[in-house]
Amino acid sequence: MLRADDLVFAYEGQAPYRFTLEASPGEITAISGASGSGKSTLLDLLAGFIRPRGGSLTLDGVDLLPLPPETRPVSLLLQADNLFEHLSAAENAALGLPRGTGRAAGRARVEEALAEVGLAGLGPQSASTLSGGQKQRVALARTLLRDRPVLLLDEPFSALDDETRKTTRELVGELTRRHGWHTILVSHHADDIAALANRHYRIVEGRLERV
Ligand SMILES: Nc1ncnc2c1ncn2[C@@H]1O[C@H](COP(=O)(O)OP(=O)(O)OP(=O)(O)O)[C@@H](O)[C@H]1O
Repeated sequence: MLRADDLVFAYEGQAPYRFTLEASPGEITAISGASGSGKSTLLDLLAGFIRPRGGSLTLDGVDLLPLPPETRPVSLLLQADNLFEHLSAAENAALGLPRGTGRAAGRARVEEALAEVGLAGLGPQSASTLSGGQKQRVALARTLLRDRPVLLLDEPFSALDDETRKTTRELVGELTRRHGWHTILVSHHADDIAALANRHYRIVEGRLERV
């Protein structure tokens, strides 16, 4: 279980946010809220890009707050621009491999991950030639290889057309269940939340309210 307990954060001169939430493994926890309500701020706190001035954040009882972003058990997927355009799909996915993975083993694991996200055989293709949906799938393959139990998604389907959006979100649901990820989905699309969320919080006046 991922637990944030009264995580307090304030930008200078602004009222503080106080975030309390629980996210279970294999489940999607949706976060909604008006523009400017603090959704990205919450993700930044969970990822470790900003530091709270109080409260706790634990995963299965382990304190995450001392960990810098690069060693937190957390992956982040944004709306777009998740890939290096000058690299191939396989090279982008391979960035998720643990350091020290041998070349042959790495290649096999990348192929496996690309197949799992429905992109078997697309490895050599340049990222710049992939569709928006394919790019998000490559980013998910990299997340698979990184194998971190918390996945933060910031409006990951917003740049996709309706059909691609449906299949991509189904994939996120499947991967979350299969790999036991604690997936936190920031979205202001009610249909994404209705289709995917096991739990839903809305940010109202700096606090998370269970919907
Ligand atoms: N670095 C910063 N310094 C000062 N204020 C900030 C900073 N970043 C964000 N804010 C302010 O904090 C509030 C919350 O911003 P945040 O980006 O978390 O909201 P959001 O819910 O993600 O918005 P949106 O849906 O528009 O992306 C806003 O009022 C924003 O202007």
